[in-house]
Amino acid sequence: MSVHINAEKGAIADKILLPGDPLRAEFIANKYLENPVCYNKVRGMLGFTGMYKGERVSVQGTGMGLPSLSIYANELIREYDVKKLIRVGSCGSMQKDIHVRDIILAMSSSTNSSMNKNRFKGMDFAPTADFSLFRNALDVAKGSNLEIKAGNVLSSDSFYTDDPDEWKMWAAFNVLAVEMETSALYTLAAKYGVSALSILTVSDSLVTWEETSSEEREKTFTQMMELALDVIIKK
Ligand SMILES: O=P(O)(O)O[C@H]1O[C@H](CO)[C@@H](O)[C@H]1O
Ligand SMILES: O=c1cc[nH]c(=O)[nH]1
Repeated sequence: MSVHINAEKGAIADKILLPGDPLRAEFIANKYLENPVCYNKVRGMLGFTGMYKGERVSVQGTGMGLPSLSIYANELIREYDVKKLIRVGSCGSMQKDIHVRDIILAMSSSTNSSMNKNRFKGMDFAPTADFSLFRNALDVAKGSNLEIKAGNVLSSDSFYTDDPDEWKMWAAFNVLAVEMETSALYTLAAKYGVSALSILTVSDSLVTWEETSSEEREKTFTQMMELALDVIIKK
């Protein structure tokens, strides 16, 4: 048991999918896992373990933002020996050629968060995807004829910003999209020597203002979910 996850040791697989939304975790478990067992309900942050194509896989909600993701990633890695973590998140596109429902692999993450500024005493660390997971994602996507984008994403501390044009500064440097967790996930994976990748579906566009509903963000990003499941079990 850890402070935020009341699962027994061994109840969580060493491969895990991490949506921010705990109801997306429940949806993934019920739709894709055989015999899913709910191992966590603390704070409503649902976690499940089951079988996917013969492999034991877990899926755990992380909540929103770097601090919340960091709590779950720390406990999953340090207390439950999780080795492969794939975030399955939503994001807002910053580029006109990246559309709602496109899938993005986050190769790296920029951030406006102070977490790594504090950790690295004001110096810059470059949070980066695990190469094997990234390569496996490219292979699986190619095998399924799934078109994906890849590049730098912004992990923001704020969903609502005071300056409505702030994103344009990042967009001008070819940052593809904004979300709120990847920088922390990649940093903790590097620290603990485990593998992490963020796969994101574009839920809305900062360019066109097109957007999806909360229910669509919970239940309809199935291409991303299937890609992540096939990547996490790939040898
Ligand atoms: O859909 P999830 O995985 O929660 O990801 C995105 O959605 C939330 C904001 O609506 C933030 O957590 C952001 O990173
Ligand atoms: O953090 C996020 C997630 C989805 N869409 C956004 O605009 N921001």
